[in-house]
Amino acid sequence: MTRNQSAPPPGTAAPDPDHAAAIDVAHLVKIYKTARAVDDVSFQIARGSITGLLGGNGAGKTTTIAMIMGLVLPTSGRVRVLGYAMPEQSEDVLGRMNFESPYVDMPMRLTVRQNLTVFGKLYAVPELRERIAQLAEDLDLNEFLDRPNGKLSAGQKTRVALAKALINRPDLLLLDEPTASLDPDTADWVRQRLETYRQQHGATILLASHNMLEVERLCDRVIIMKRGRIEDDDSPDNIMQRYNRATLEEVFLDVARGRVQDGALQATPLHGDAS
Ligand SMILES: Nc1ncnc2c1ncn2[C@@H]1O[C@H](COP(=O)(O)OP(=O)(O)OP(=O)(O)O)[C@@H](O)[C@H]1O
Repeated sequence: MTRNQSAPPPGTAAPDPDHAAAIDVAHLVKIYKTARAVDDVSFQIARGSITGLLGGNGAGKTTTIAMIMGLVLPTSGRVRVLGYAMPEQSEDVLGRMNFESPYVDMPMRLTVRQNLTVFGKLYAVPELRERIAQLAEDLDLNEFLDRPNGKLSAGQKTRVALAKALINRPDLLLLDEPTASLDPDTADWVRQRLETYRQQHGATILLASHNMLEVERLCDRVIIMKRGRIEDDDSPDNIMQRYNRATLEEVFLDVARGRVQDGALQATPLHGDAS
């Protein structure tokens, strides 16, 4: 541990940043008043992997991601990111993470360049001007770099949000529906950029998504949540095989409609059945 790092909380092992899992979540619970948004969730995410967090509306995906980021305090359980306890040691690790969601707007009156400059300074990015120029080139932002964020199309805003998420070259990228409301071409373009970033930087990506084709294409592993709990956790291929389905979309419908009974995974018709 270097001099500037914060001490681990009592009862927590010293961080092992070189060997720890990118994310290590154990018995995580979040109760809002009486609702159990996340209910005893445990998983580890290996470095360099892309994992999809799936589940219907209200399954607990965003709450789980918010706890991993240290933005929401767990009711119980623990979170470690790159070996550091969250949120106690967040100052040691926040600079190595970043987040993107189309539902979180950046300041509308600032231009794209100004926004990226503000976020770059927050992350103390070295040679920030050059970093912004590089991202503008990579993500095709030059045409609107000096336009206010509020005057961009949804697809352009998404590209800017991706630039913001990559500004600090994060080792861990948390994405909440990164391609929601994008046209298929722009969504595909965003996915390609994410894959390239993972390959070039060895980064770890955890993404919540409702787009099953996206998850099949991008993810090495899928964690399916339902009512705050983990319903399944495996590679997309293994999950499809186990549910006897040809696509993750069909698996998703099986899970959502409760077709999995006592481990007996029988393929049932998806259309026109009342099960
Ligand atoms: N701030 C909050 N206060 C009270 N309840 C909340 C809060 N945030 C989320 N919830 C509840 O917690 C549960 C899980 O919500 P969460 O947003 O984590 O689900 P999700 O899987 O991300 O859903 P979606 O796919 O709709 O975004 C839901 O029942 C939701 O109503």
